[in-house]
Amino acid sequence: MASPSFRPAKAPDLAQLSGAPLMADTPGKVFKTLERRIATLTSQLSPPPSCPPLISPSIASADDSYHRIHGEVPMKEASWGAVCDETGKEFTDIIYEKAVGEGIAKITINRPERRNAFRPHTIKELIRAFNDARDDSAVGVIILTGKGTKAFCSGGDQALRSSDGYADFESFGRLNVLDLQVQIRRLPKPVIAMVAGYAVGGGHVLHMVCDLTIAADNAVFGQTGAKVGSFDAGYGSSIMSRLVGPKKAREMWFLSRFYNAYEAEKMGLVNVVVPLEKLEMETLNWCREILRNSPTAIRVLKSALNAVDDGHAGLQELGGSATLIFYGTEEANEGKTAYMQRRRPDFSKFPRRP
Ligand SMILES: CC(C)(COP(=O)(O)OP(=O)(O)OC[C@H]1O[C@@H](n2cnc3c(N)ncnc32)[C@H](O)[C@@H]1OP(=O)(O)O)[C@@H](O)C(=O)NCCC(=O)NCCSC(=O)c1cc(O)c2ccccc2c1O
Repeated sequence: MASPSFRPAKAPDLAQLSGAPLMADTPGKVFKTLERRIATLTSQLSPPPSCPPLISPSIASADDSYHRIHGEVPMKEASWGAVCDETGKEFTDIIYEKAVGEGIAKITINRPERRNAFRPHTIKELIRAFNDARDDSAVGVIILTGKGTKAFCSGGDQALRSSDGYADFESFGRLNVLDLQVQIRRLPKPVIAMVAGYAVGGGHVLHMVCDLTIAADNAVFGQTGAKVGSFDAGYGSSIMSRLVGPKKAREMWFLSRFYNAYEAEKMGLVNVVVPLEKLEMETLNWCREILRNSPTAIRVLKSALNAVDDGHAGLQELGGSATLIFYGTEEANEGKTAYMQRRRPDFSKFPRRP
């Protein structure tokens, strides 16, 4: 038997490439035909995989008046100060910090030995920290992350799953992560998921309900429900379908596959992918850019972007922002003052705008 030998694949000849016999044509015509067909073929090839983006896209330094005025945000580490709970006790399942001198709060799920799986107590602490960040008028943006580089969050702690939810220190189960999801959705400040490692199961839903997601290049995303006998038929399904489209959402839930950071970016699940070592710096950069902008514009935009999907609750959130702004006007004040002075209000001087 002849020994197998390596034979390079035969390159297609020009006639095959152009799809027509070339001999009869003039060289100029052949060249033009080839040029056109190569251009068509090239345009059909998928683009090369995108490199991990540098911190801040290059357009951020464009030489125009917009960029001269607004400039770039300073690239520096944050100095974090730990925050205790409202009774002065240390949190056990989370770390809650605020950046000194900046309007950034960072909430970290701190159960790395369980890939940051949450138990009811973890969720109770998260809810308290998010409430504090909401109420603190110095805070303009909140980062949600997981301790370490292996996981953002691996969902509910399966060791604590019982027939009526997750139970830790109580004799009954809870699904209180659903309350946290609603809280993040309605919180009138941007919440950014900073994801390294696994964001799976209920952890994946948590990053999806955040306003933005910055992913490290080691991030892994997916739903596990169909494999572990669980499902999130609320935001976990509806928000996902909005983010990635109904077909991909079905794929994610029915097959329960995992996706790497670049696949997730392509699907619209994350805003940007950065090298792991630049994850916090990039996230801080996004926070600082947001903090330079109008807090009221951002508040109204967040509720407006959610309103159409959130039905009455969404309209209520958006309407609440409108009332909040209206209370600051002379027109609204005239109504209140007239009531307090027991007189009929005079709204005649206020314009009825077109
Ligand atoms: C996340 C993993 C893919 C990581 O795999 P890896 O090999 O890196 O690590 P290990 O598997 O060895 O994990 C290390 C250590 O952590 C423990 N652990 C990890 N995740 C969990 C978890 N979710 N619960 C409990 N323990 C966890 C693991 O047992 C190891 O411990 P050792 O003692 O053995 O060292 C992989 O860990 C993995 O697949 N994890 C499970 C992911 C998962 O299925 N999550 C639950 C989905 S269901 C859910 O989250 C959920 C929660 C809710 O509250 C809901 C509410 C309402 C509706 C739906 C809900 C819902 O679906």
